Amino acid sequence: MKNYISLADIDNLEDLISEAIQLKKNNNAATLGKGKTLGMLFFNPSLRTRLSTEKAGRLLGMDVMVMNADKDGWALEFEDGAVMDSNKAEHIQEAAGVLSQYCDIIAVRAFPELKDREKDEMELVINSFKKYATVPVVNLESATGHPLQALTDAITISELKKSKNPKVVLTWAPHPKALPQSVPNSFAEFIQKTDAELVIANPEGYDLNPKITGNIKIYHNQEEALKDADFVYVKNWSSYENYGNKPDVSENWTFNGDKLKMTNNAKVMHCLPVRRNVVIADEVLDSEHSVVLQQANNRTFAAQAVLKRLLESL
Ligand SMILES: NCCC[C@H](NC(=O)CCC(=O)O)C(=O)O
Ligand SMILES: NC(=O)OP(=O)(O)O
Repeated sequence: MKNYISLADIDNLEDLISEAIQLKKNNNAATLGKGKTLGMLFFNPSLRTRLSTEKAGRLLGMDVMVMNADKDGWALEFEDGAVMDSNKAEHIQEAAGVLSQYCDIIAVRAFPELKDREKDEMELVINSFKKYATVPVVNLESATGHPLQALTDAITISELKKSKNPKVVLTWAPHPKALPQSVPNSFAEFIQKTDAELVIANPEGYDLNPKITGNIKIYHNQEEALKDADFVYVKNWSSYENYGNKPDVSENWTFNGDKLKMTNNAKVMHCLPVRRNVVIADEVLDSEHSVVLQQANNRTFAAQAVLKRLLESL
């Protein structure tokens, strides 16, 4: 594996899932990462991604450096040929070149601005790191994807499924803020690659990028979609069509106990952080149906499997 920026960087998803499950069962102190440094740059907040990826690096014997790049670093210019006479002090060309000398793997989190769809879809931050770094680059959630989360979610479904082809429902839920489409995008991409039967439920106006959802059945009626669900993945996202906005929704899409009753005794998933009683009701999060903590735990092993593959191909 040369980079971990999107699903396209994975040769065989099933093998990577198995590797992560194996690492979870038998986590012997590894020497593969000894003398190697992982550098992580965060342009946005994080709890799980930051700590689970750091833990994964350490479990592989790596040294880990973390920087809140938005607060502590120089403001970066990403445009080639820019005349840098305003507030941006450093060009990505130097920044990535310097970091490549300090680090053997560079990992970056950079959310979308949700203002200009074309600009977000260019993935300027992560792609500029890829362009100018001379070491592998890992996506810790970018403008359009969160592939470490999606790998984790595929691992969790693989651990918990009771049949070969479980029904998985990705459902939209309300949120006070306009959030990225990164998590549902990657979830849809990854789960489509597995044996699960994936459907999506979201209000009108909230359909995800059709290039990503492809042939997945999209319901605008949540109750209809939830029928026979073995897994329900709850997540808010802002509109793709009316880009970055939050068109009004009249029905109640909060995932609560009544909605849970419509499923096949489903396991309930969320990437976290979750707004209790807005996205998912307490009665669901506090029930045995919720697997959100198991998901968060699996972040470590997903990251470890990915870092291991990258170290192996250095
Ligand atoms: N990394 C997991 C989710 C990150 C982000 N959520 C958030 O920003 C929630 C913030 C809040 O609830 O205020 C998202 O949806 O992509
Ligand atoms: N799920 C997830 O990526 O969490 P953080 O935003 O806390 O890293």
